[in-house]
Amino acid sequence: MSIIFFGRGKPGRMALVGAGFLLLGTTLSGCSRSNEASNRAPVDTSKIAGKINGDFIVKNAATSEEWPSYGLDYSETRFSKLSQISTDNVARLGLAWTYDLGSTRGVEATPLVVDGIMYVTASWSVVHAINVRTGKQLWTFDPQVPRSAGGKGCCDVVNRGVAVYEGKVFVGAFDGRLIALDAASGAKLWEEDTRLSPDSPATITGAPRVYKGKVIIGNGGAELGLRGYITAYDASSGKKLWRWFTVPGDPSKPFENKAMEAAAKTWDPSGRYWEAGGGGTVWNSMAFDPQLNLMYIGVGNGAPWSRNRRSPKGGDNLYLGSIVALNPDTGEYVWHYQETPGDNWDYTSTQDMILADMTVDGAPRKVILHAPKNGFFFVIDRTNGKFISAKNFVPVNWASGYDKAGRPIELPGVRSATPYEIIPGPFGGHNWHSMSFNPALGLAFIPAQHVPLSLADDPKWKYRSNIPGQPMSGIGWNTGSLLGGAATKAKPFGRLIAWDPVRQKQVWSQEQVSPWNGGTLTTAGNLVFQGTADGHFVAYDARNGHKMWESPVGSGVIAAPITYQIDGKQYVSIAVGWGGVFGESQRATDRSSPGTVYTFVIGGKAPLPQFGKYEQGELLSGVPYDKKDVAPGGALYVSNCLFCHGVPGVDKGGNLPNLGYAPREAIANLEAFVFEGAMAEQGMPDFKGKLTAEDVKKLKAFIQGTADSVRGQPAASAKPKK
Ligand SMILES: O=C(O)c1cc(C(=O)O)c2c(n1)C(=O)C(=O)c1cc(C(=O)O)[nH]c1-2
Ligand SMILES: [Ca+2]
Repeated sequence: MSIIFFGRGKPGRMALVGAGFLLLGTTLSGCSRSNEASNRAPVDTSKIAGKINGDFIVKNAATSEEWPSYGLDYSETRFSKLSQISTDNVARLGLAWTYDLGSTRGVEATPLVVDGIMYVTASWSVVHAINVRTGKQLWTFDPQVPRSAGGKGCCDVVNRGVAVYEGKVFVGAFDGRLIALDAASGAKLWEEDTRLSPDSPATITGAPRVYKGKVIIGNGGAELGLRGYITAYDASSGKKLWRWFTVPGDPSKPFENKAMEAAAKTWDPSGRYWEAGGGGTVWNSMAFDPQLNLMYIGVGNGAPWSRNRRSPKGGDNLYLGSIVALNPDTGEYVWHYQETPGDNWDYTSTQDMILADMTVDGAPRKVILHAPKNGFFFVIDRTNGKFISAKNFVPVNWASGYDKAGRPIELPGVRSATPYEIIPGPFGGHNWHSMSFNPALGLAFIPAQHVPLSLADDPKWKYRSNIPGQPMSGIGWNTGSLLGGAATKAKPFGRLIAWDPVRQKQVWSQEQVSPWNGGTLTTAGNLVFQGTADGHFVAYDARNGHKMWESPVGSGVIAAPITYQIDGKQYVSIAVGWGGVFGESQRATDRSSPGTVYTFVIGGKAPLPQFGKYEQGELLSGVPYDKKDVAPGGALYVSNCLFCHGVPGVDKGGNLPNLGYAPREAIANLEAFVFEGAMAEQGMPDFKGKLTAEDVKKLKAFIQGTADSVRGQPAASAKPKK
């Protein structure tokens, strides 16, 4: 895989928004399949999900019969007590049914299953309710997210799933709306805009949680200049109950609360951090301890990424890169622990948190287990936020470890204007792909990875400066960092790691074909389930990592599997659909199918659906260009196209096409895509008023020129030398 290219621009990590595959030559066969009316099945809907409340979620944790909330239980363990499927019989696992989600972008949802109905989301926040006994559709709800919202997300038009509570289903739409649906019919009950203003860069990709009758949701958008916050709404009426900002706003205005006043002391106002939002979005993780009456949130990275730009005199920049405990009744701050002081590398702490009770140094402790992007595994006391231990679970080069007080010992040179290889890179040693924790074995299962990338602080950055060469600045990104200016030495990897949090030690690991593998599920049957980037769904022996079973699926997998029991039978389901920030421009399998839910059962005999095949076009040729336009075209490409489309002719294309393999007519007529474009309905931004016809001419030159230089060399050396 190639993430980096050199020479002509300042390239970088692959991400973002929409564009079209069909017109651009990479055909995705089979994507027009959809759920027909005949697919629907009658169900007694009178009592669906009415019983789901806090007591039920706590009680269900003792049996794991249903899967009523995102991480299975309030502790988000993803440890199922079901053991009918075990290491003894998992080899006989077979397909029960598949269900076509009718989507072509990333599918990140953890499905919920209650009362025999599965609630799962596809890309563009579309909700599907499926009768689990038959695999047939009960209803769907499409929030009709305007496709122009695609350009506001950093990382594909994804959704990680719904919450269910007292007969309602809650979904966060990508455009920032929080929507309540009737669980039986899918009818909309209420809708609230979680954004502070219509021009806000806030999106929603995460799954809401419901604690004590409150639907709680954060937003994505730090890359585009958001000030992070989290909001609670009344589950029955949608009334806003509280909102907690994660970073301080303009210090000339009154602070919202004491926590903001304290945080402001750790920011340097000479950087006018509030103008670029400051960041700290709560775009993924939450957990809840009903006994302590504390909820925990994982807080994201800085906006801009570069601390030198955001807070020039330094400072920890609270509460970036932190776990924060809040009172769920009021949204009041209780404590915080900062994992990455003064974040500089997109090191979010938004990775899933798991609450566990364990004996550490002979004493029982109530802890949070956490493996954030920064590559260290944390054990934190969840009663008071005190640091217990941290140890790196992947190679890291930004800190040598943590001192006794829980502060990282930062290494020199990791905040400089000279490009340096940062490990982990901004994709993280672990991203949002859910970790699970098996308390019976005392092991956490981490979908770990490395995606090589170099960073450099960008002294020329200003808020919303759209400058060629500044990554994605053409559509509003504000990293303050330049990417890819130095050769990277570390190899990319994907690795499933079994980690002992008490000893802070790896117990076993499995190497995978590529980074960007799915979340994990572990069970009392001594199993770990995980989907892989190369399109397999796999079961391992949780004790030693031996592969026990696998099935091919229609594309790479990024979401996490679930398990549940109905009519006395245990099922395992997984929502499959390649994408997310890495999967927009990269791939590890040629299989490419629409989003599909797969459900497995012992002795299942259903045939696998026909898989689609991603057809790579020919390397682009014959688009006329002027050589002198290639270099300026490269800088424009970096600031407008790179994170979605990857490096032309070098990357392979993910759920969005690589332009170096597009048909000649498409690139020759690039204007038709860039301005009020042919792919607008797929979510591609409109560059009218942002790029000129002359700019597009340069982009064509860069795309064709790069394809030509790739053709001149064997594939492996397509990465230019320094
Ligand atoms: O800072 C943010 O607001 C924010 C939001 C999101 C998101 O909402 O998906 C991601 C990230 N950051 C991010 O850094 C990241 O690596 C990432 C990966 C993904 C994904 O869905 O594949 N989302 C996000
Ligand atoms: Ca981010």
